[in-house]
Amino acid sequence: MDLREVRRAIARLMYAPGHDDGSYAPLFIRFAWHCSGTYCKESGNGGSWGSTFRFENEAADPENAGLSKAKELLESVKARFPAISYADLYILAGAVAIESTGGPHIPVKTGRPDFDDAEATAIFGEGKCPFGFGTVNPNTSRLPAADLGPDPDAPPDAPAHIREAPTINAVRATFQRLGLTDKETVCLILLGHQFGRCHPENSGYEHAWYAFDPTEWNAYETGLGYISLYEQGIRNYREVHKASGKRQYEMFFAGRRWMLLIADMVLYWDQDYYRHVVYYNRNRRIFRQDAALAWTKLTELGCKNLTPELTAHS
Ligand code: HEM
Repeated sequence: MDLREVRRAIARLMYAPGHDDGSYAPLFIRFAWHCSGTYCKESGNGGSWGSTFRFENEAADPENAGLSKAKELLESVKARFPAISYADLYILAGAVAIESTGGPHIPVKTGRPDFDDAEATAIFGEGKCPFGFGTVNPNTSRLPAADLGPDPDAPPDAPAHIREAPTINAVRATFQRLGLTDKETVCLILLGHQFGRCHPENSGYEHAWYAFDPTEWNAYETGLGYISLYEQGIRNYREVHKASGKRQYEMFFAGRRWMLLIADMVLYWDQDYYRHVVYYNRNRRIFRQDAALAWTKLTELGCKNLTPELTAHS
């Protein structure tokens, strides 16, 4: 399939002056990640194969709050290009979003099917989707929780990697279930959380990670970027408790509040993750390549016999 026209139609959706910081790119990136992040390498099910987000239970997973908007927006593209499956369209939208923000062009293989009710039920039972099979997130989501709270048995003055072991272990267990390495985990979280923001109405968290201007959502070049925040600025962040009861890290800089989730702090607290952060901060070009490879791997988990994209750049 020649995806150039489909890519252009998605790119036209991206500019959205009325939405957040003016772009739907973060929404589409998070949507594609959440469609893929349900894969389980042991059972071999979940992920983008089958586009199970279309089923009510998966869309209603609390970790997916706010993402139905992405699905609705993409309906207009599906109507124009009915030959592309929803499953492929959702993943393509993520790749187009990354490129539209100055990121790499990521070719997207196609051939993911859309499960009908019977196919989804045969695999997942009445729920029709991989929601309800999580073992790490307390709400049984297969997607990662941003904070599992400090270890109640750890002394309050214990170093962070001991005190925050529940979230560190849960993040690692989630990405290991996907079959991804620590290095790929770092690539993906750094890639994803340079874009967009948290919404109190979705997650209870607030503010943006890095930039409020979509033209700056590009940590691949030199200069102060989201990766640099980890290495150089992270000591300025302080733990705060929001009105929602959620705990996050924040710093006040240039008249704005910048945030990090506990799951972001994990990349700083855990030394096995942190050494990759330091490496990528010093090797931005390699980050650009590795992040694209990790994204491709994530979005193809559980997929079989995909067809390479024919076109080069859109
Ligand atoms: C430990 C792993 C992760 C956790 C716990 C996590 C958690 C979260 C949370 C709580 C939000 C806020 C949602 C809202 O309030 O609207 C968010 C937003 C976001 N996440 Fe993640 N995330 C993780 C990994 C990733 C990855 C791997 C990517 C993509 C490669 C990604 C991409 C995004 C994007 C782009 C947003 C902003 C969405 C927007 O502005 O609408 N995240 N994430």
